Amino acid sequence: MTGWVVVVPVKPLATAKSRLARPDRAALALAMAQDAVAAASAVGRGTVETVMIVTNDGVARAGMAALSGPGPTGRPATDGAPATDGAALTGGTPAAGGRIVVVPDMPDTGLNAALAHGAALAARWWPDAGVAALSADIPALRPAHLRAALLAVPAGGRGLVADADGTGTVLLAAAAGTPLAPRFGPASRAAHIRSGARDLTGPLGGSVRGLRRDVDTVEHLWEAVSLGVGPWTRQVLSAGPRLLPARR
Ligand SMILES: Nc1nc2c(ncn2[C@@H]2O[C@H](COP(=O)(O)OP(=O)(O)OP(=O)(O)O)[C@@H](O)[C@H]2O)c(=O)[nH]1
Ligand SMILES: C=C(OP(=O)(O)O)C(=O)O
Repeated sequence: MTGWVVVVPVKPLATAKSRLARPDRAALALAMAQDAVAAASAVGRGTVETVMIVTNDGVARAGMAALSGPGPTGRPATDGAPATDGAALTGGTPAAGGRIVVVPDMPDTGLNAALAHGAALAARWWPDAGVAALSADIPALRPAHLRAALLAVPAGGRGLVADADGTGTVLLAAAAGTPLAPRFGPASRAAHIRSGARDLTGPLGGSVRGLRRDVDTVEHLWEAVSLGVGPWTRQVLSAGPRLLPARR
């Protein structure tokens, strides 16, 4: 397999998005992850071959399997997206033809360890593919954004896209055979640049705003809504209408 394996880490929902001051933050964390994964899986084979979710959360695992069915409102989960297989794995080898796979966060020691674990599995199972780490909290991601970013990664090297605030990282991608070497956390954009990754943010310009808008706070959430979030996030927001930003 060539193309990319996109690794999406999902923190246990009960403790996720602690800076998001809403009572439905766990539901939103899952819905945003579902929209991000649906968009990534819709990039198309040849570019994104597999989306691998790394999580120990059973509800998140079930939520990812739901992406292979109708969307939250009974419509297809992504506009014009190819069908997903929603294969859930417990270890061993990937299900044949699985486009979305879920693996346990075996190290269970934080984000970078979860990503390194996912990257190691991807390198073992699909040695000819590049590996890209993608944040789950980007509900306005469009397939075209991810496709453009992955196509910009230097051959034989690593590339990153910064978050909208400019200090963090939403995408770190390593060509086949190149270690991912994730350094997510505070000031991760600078840390990834220092470790040799090419900063793709400027060259991609304003064409990937949905990719860059990660959601940590309510303000970020409204920015994502103004860019256009996916159907799973829209549904959670519409279930709590009084929580919507009525006057903005
Ligand atoms: N599997 C796994 N994913 C993680 C872990 N920590 C963070 N993530 C994921 O990493 C991405 C970026 O994480 P953060 O923005 O720090 O998310 P968060 O920890 O839920 O948010 P805060 O509580 O506000 O720090 C999201 O996709 C998270 O779900 C972890 O320990 N394990
Ligand atoms: C972990 C990161 O995200 P956040 O700042 O949203 O926690 C990061 O950007 O490296």
